[in-house]
Amino acid sequence: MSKLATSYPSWSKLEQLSKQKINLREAFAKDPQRFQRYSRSFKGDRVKDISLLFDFSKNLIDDDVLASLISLAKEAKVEEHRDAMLDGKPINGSEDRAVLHIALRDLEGDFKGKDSVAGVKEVIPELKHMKEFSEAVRSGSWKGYTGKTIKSIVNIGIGGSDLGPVMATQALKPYSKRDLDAHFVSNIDGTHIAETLKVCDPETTLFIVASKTFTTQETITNATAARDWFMETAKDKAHVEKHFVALSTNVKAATEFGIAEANMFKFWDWVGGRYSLWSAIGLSIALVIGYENFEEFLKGGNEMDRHFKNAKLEDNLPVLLALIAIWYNNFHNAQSQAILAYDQYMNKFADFLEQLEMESNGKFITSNSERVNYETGPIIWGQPGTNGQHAFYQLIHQGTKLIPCDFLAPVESQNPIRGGELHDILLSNFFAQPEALAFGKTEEEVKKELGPKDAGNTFLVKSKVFEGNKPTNSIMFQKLTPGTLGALVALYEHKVAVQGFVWGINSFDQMGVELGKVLAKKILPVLQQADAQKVDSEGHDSSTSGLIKHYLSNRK
Ligand SMILES: O=P(O)(O)OC[C@H]1O[C@](O)(CO)[C@@H](O)[C@@H]1O
Repeated sequence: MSKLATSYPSWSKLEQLSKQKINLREAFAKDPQRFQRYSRSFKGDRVKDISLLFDFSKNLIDDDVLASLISLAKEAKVEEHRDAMLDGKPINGSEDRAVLHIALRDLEGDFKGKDSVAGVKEVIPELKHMKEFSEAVRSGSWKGYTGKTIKSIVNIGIGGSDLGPVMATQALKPYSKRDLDAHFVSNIDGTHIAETLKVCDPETTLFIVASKTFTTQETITNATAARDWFMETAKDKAHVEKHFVALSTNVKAATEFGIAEANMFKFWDWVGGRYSLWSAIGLSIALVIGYENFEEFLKGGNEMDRHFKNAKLEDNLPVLLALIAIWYNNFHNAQSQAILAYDQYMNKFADFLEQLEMESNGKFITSNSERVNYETGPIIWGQPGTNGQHAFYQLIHQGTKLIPCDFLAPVESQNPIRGGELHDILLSNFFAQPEALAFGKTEEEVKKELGPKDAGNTFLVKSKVFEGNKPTNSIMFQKLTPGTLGALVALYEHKVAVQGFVWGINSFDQMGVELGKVLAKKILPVLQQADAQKVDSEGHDSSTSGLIKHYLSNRK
């Protein structure tokens, strides 16, 4: 049973330690080995192109802090929770489910404990189905109803059934089939599907209806709109099977929608939505980058799984990433964390991590049904570098909030424009920003830089001071290959799990999304009946009633 994290002895120790200010300038000056001491490298042993360097030396930590964070993980039984997860124990207690996204990428059978869980044995046959289908579409042997090759795919899904595929297809664009256009429709705002259909041809478009539950209102409504649009041209219902496939755990609902069983790609209830890009939900990824590359992505995730399982806590990347974030979240009042990827292909990485981290760890109830008396998941946000530098870095450097940042960058660019000059410029920024954040600029340095003419201008001098001591992690990877992306995604997935274990919460349900959905379902009939009189009898507060009435009386 999980305990309140505040009950662990190391929690109190960390509270004490947080009162001693660690100064990064002094810490680096005192210890020439600080980088060596606080960085780790990680190499794939099967996927050879994976090579990560994780530098956490620019954090407000010392050996005492690190040792106490590791003790906290031990007291919270992180290793036991991890093993229970990898063994397929039903650690998602509120839904009584196992949490086994690792099974989707365990192609060589490294994790035996999970094998008795229902569905696990179907993973490989389902991958075979994805392989055959994606190869048929990519090779052109899969034809639309008029005998034409598929030129566009449209993934219709939302949340985890959208964000993972969007992020991964963007990230792995260099591996993509450029003559196959990939579109993603998620929002129930009709604009999203309308603008997508404008650039599609019903004869050459394949719709992928991606929904774990197959009950999600946005997805089913958008899929129905897509089918109506298709039928306007195709006329005959029999043609649907050449143009619509389903990715779901709910075979019954997908059948009711009109999708033939042969066109269904299944997964299981132990795959959480935000962890589902490794499952059939990844079909759009396989279609875009090819099945072999998709498999490399899975293997990359598995490399990180084995590291997570086997590396000791002090060297365990997901554990370190999680504990460092806990240090700021719980002992330095940091409310948010920025994800800053210096790789344009990772421009959706922060969006993806938003759901991964916030839907997983935005909880106030422990697995023991107690209300937490500490902060849980931070707000995750970010933009790719260098764009963010010209937008919000001002606040990170000189604002009043502490925002720990993860900087990520590849050693090798996929596009070495001007002989690599642009990449060098990009990376010079990737190195410079954490340096500036850590070491800042003192008043004396500012005065010296300004020279005697302006050094007396107090406002100017003070405006130019950077207090520094802002913590960052830097993660360098060799190149954004499918394997590397797999390892990075799994790194963050396990980071989230470790944090949940320490905070004693269930990172694998998402009850907090339900209430809004239920209320919207109650309001919708009122909008459809356009009965402004009825609004008052619905029991809404005056604000909600007022807004609904305003809509009803002003819409055209
Ligand atoms: O795949 P589904 O069942 O359509 O769900 C989509 C998303 O909706 C949620 O259940 C809640 O928003 C997410 O967890 C999930 O990724």
